[in-house]
Amino acid sequence: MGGAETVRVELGSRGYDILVGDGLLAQAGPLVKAATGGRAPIVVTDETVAGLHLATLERSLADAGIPTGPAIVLPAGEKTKDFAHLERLLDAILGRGIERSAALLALGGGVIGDITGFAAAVALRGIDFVQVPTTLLAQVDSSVGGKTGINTRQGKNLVGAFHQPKLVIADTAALDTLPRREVLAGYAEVVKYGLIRLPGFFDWLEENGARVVDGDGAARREAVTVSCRAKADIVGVDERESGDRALLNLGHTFGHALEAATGFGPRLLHGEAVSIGMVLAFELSVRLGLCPAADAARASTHLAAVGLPVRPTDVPGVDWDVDELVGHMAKDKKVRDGRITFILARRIGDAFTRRDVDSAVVRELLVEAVRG
Ligand SMILES: NC(=O)c1ccc[n+]([C@@H]2O[C@H](COP(=O)([O-])OP(=O)(O)OC[C@H]3O[C@@H](n4cnc5c(N)ncnc54)[C@H](O)[C@@H]3O)[C@@H](O)[C@H]2O)c1
Ligand SMILES: O=C(O)C(=O)C[C@@H](O)[C@H](O)[C@H](O)COP(=O)(O)O
Ligand SMILES: [Zn+2]
Repeated sequence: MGGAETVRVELGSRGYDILVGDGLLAQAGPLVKAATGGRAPIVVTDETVAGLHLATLERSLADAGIPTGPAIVLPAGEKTKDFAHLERLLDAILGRGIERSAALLALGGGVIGDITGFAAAVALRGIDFVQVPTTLLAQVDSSVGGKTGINTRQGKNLVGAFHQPKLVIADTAALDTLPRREVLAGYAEVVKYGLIRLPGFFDWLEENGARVVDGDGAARREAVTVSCRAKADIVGVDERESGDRALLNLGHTFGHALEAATGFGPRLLHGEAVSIGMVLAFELSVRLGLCPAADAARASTHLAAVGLPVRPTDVPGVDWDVDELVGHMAKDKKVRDGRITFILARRIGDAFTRRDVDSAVVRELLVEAVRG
């Protein structure tokens, strides 16, 4: 592809390419056709993205000789990632009389990617799907790696499956229409790669982060490509999170609890929760004597400088309940023998997992954090 970067996720027969570049939506047709073995996919999107980018994609698919039927359009936002919408989605897919050779195409952010990927994992016990992410968060993180699923009353992403896409097409120009708050939420996951294992990338973000969030084309492409490479490297060696993949969860044990406590609503976006969660994870590392306070301060300062929330008290109108947060954290998928696995840091760019964290220290940290 002229002008596009290709990042390979090396997973043997389940391996796939991630294409990153401006204008790829209009060139998606032949790429999707090759990935689906010549079949027209069923496109799943949300109401906002349908109005902005669906026509471009559909035109490209039709020009490639794979005209699609009507897209399945779900409501926008995190609340769509639930059982009710999954049922509605599966009903719509199965209602088209599909065979096992069918493929889905997720056009949208992480919500559409996660629920569509899960529908693909379970429809007829597994059909193919392609990811066409349109948020920064989805381009740098959720479209890659095959974690699919939904939220439940019990918590975040508690029902799901590992199911890898056949192809990821990240059109960075599609981010031009993304509201700034959503850009920032995605940027938190970009910073995550620097914090867990790429200190040089974190340095670069301190210099260039403002360009990334302001939509500078070259900076944005670089941030998406480096992030995808980092995630592809980790997923390629630990697809099912038995080891290093857990590092991608930096900030998520706290973050998912904050999201659950706010009802998965628009008050706190996933990326915003991750930003606060990463700062709490660094502060926990400092309290445990594992990380210099200066590194925690540097991480927090950068996230706050671009405009992300870094404390629970930065979220307006929430009366945080520490018992409730601790209860949500106890349901984290990384709990083993009743102990939460925390992702901590020795310094910026050097994260590790730890299971023997004293719960009293965690509680004390949260009590102080929600007080402000
Ligand atoms: N599977 C994974 O590995 C993984 C990784 C990270 C996050 N996630 C999940 O991803 C979800 C968050 O994804 P998200 O932040 O993309 O949220 P999202 O899918 O809700 O999208 C955010 C908002 O942006 C709108 N939007 C999408 N593309 C747009 C565009 N180009 N222009 C204008 N508006 C656009 C959407 O309609 C929505 O309102 C969470 O559920 C999170 O748990 C999953
Ligand atoms: O891909 C991964 O692995 C991640 O942890 C990426 C996270 O950014 C993402 O939010 C993921 O969905 C969290 O996974 P979970 O297993 O904690 O639900
Ligand atoms: Zn995340």
